[in-house]
Amino acid sequence: MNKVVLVTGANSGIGLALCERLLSQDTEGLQLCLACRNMCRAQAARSALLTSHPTAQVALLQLDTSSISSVISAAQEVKLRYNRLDYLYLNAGIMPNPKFDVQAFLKGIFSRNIITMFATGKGILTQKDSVTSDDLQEIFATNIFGHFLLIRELEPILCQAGKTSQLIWTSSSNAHRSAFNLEDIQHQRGTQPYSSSKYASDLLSLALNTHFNKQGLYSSVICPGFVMTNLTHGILPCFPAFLWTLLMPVFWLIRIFTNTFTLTPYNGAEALFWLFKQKPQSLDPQAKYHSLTSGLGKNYTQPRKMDVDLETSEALYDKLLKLESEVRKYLKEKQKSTRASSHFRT
Ligand SMILES: NC(=O)C1=CN([C@@H]2O[C@H](COP(=O)(O)OP(=O)(O)OC[C@H]3O[C@@H](n4cnc5c(N)ncnc54)[C@H](OP(=O)(O)O)[C@@H]3O)[C@@H](O)[C@H]2O)C=CC1
Ligand SMILES: CC(C)CCC[C@@H](C)[C@H]1CC[C@H]2C3=C(CC[C@]12C)[C@@]1(C)CCC(=O)[C@@H](C)[C@@H]1CC3
Repeated sequence: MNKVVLVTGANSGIGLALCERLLSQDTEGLQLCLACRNMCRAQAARSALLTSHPTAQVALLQLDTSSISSVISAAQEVKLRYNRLDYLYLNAGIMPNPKFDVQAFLKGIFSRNIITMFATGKGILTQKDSVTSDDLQEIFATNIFGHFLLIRELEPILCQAGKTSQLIWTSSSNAHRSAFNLEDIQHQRGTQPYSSSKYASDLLSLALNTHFNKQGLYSSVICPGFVMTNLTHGILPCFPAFLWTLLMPVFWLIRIFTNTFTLTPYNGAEALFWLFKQKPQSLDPQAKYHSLTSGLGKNYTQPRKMDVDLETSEALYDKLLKLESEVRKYLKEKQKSTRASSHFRT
């Protein structure tokens, strides 16, 4: 039986690089499913993968993680198509309207925190969030809640007797406890919704291990390092892509001091790929697995303890369950009112 691997946000950047790496090591034994919101870009990604691996099994799935109805119908589709799911990569993510604090950056360059600043982006980035049509904060809905709902919907094929499955989150070293507030899990009030959402994924992964390990489901988080992708290009919108390319020699130099400058999607996908090859029982639920690249360009994966605790992870898990049940109620009412309005129209 071929293993089924589903990757969210697989049409570009780190997600697409992971798919390429998975197929390079095993073209025949995998059923790869690219879950993307934009089907045109998804088709282009599939064609690129099939060009280098013509015999691979690569399917597409329409999924917008920021939309509740999209997540629910995508999960139904997955359950119809496959009777197993071995790896679920929760990779889709956004950092919209980023604001780069030039003053803090310049101050950071001449401080003792320079390496931390380059490795985590701490203190130099804020974002302006918006609200989805389901009335959720967009970054929270896309990066966390849509994925949580997807896992809940896919439970029957993720937790099967006699086998293990893995959840693998693309988190970030930009995840900070200080950006997260249990009383405001959607980060409606702060200016660091991205950091908050990534810290929430670290907590949620821990809670998922507590609740699902007995049923053979294991969860891990990774940080890809600093990678040149659409997401990072958006940080300095006044900078065209070619200027980022021109800066590459500077970034290679910085890499000598911090191995977190992985820079290419291939390098950034290192920890995602490494986890694919591990026995899930051997992994540390409190560790974040970092993709790292040495000054000489050698890739490796290193676990580092996360700043998370069981009590907060449980509290977040309970809040997500509560939000899930509210959201399901809201969805039912929305469906009822749509049915009623179409009834009056006929
Ligand atoms: N680049 C970096 O330095 C770092 C990235 N990360 C994380 O890595 C992950 C991948 O990002 P990266 O490859 O860098 O950036 P990209 O923008 O290249 O990839 C993000 C992917 O997520 C998809 N996506 C965004 N919103 C949704 C949505 N609502 N529903 C479904 N798919 C969606 C995008 O699709 P579309 O093409 O339609 O926009 C795209 O395929 C993210 O979670 C990011 O936070 C973490 C640390 C560092
Ligand atoms: C133009 C200048 C010469 C260089 C500017 C550098 C900054 C734009 C980057 C330095 C460290 C980078 C970084 C991120 C974004 C871009 C920088 C701030 C992230 C915050 C991107 C998203 C993540 O999840 C983090 C892991 C990245 C950490 C480093």
